[in-house]
Amino acid sequence: MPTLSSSSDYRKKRIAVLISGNGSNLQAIIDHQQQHAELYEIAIVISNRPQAFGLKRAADAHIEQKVIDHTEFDSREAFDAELQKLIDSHQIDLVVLAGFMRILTQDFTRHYLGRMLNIHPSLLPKYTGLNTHTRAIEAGDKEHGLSIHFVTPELDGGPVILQAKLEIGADDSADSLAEKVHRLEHLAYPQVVQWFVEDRLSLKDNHAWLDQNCLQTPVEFNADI
Ligand SMILES: Nc1nc2c(c(=O)[nH]1)N[C@@H](CN(C=O)c1ccc(C(=O)N[C@@H](CCC(=O)O)C(=O)O)cc1)CN2
Ligand SMILES: NCC(=O)N[C@@H]1O[C@H](COP(=O)([O-])[O-])[C@@H](O)[C@H]1O
Repeated sequence: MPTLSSSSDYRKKRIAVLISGNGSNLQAIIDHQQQHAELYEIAIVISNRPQAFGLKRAADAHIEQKVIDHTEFDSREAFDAELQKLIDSHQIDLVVLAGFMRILTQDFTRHYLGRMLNIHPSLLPKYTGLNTHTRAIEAGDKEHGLSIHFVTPELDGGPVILQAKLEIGADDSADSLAEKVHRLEHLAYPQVVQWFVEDRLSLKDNHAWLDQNCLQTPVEFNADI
């Protein structure tokens, strides 16, 4: 429980969860929040895809949900600007990317630097990007897993907070491996969210890292959306 200097100082943390698909990580966080309602609330769930099943998960949990469809915007910057406007209208303390499948612009990631998390299905820095399970199997790796990290302009390059590992079985397929990783994700992500809302997690010690990696080395993105 966070320490209180006075009862008026404490405000329950508010998080936004961004999704693009099934939302099983969102569900794990919903289930965790319902057991820790004194710590935080999920103020909004946002999807860039209208058909994301995670939207139903949010509705069933009586959480506000909204679609901002990236295909309706002329540029990545315009999409991100709309996303930021919606998030900032909800007094959000933490942005949680949970299977959110859009590369975010430099301005957007800098705006939320130190208060935006992502979960990635590999042992970073191995296999940034997509199709990580297939790549690990094809490389003949014996172990795989997940990484939870702060989001920075560099895709999947932010400071890693937690990693969880598992063995790749000889008969594992990309689907069976994804299932194993999902089970670990659903344990790990709520724990990291709890550390953040309890003020036990910050980028404060990484100023040098931030100066070197974020504020001086702009990362160019493919402007096509
Ligand atoms: N600037 C950053 N943006 C995002 C980060 C990040 O660390 N920095 N994390 C990703 C999450 N992610 C992997 O964990 C990821 C998501 C999406 C893509 C990608 O190639 N997206 C394509 C579209 C793919 C699709 O729509 O199916 C794209 O945006 O053009 C790579 C990695 C979230 N964003
Ligand atoms: N590059 C981002 C990425 O691949 N994220 C991965 O998408 C899945 C979303 O599942 P979910 O929608 O069931 O939470 C998760 O396995 C997550 O690690």
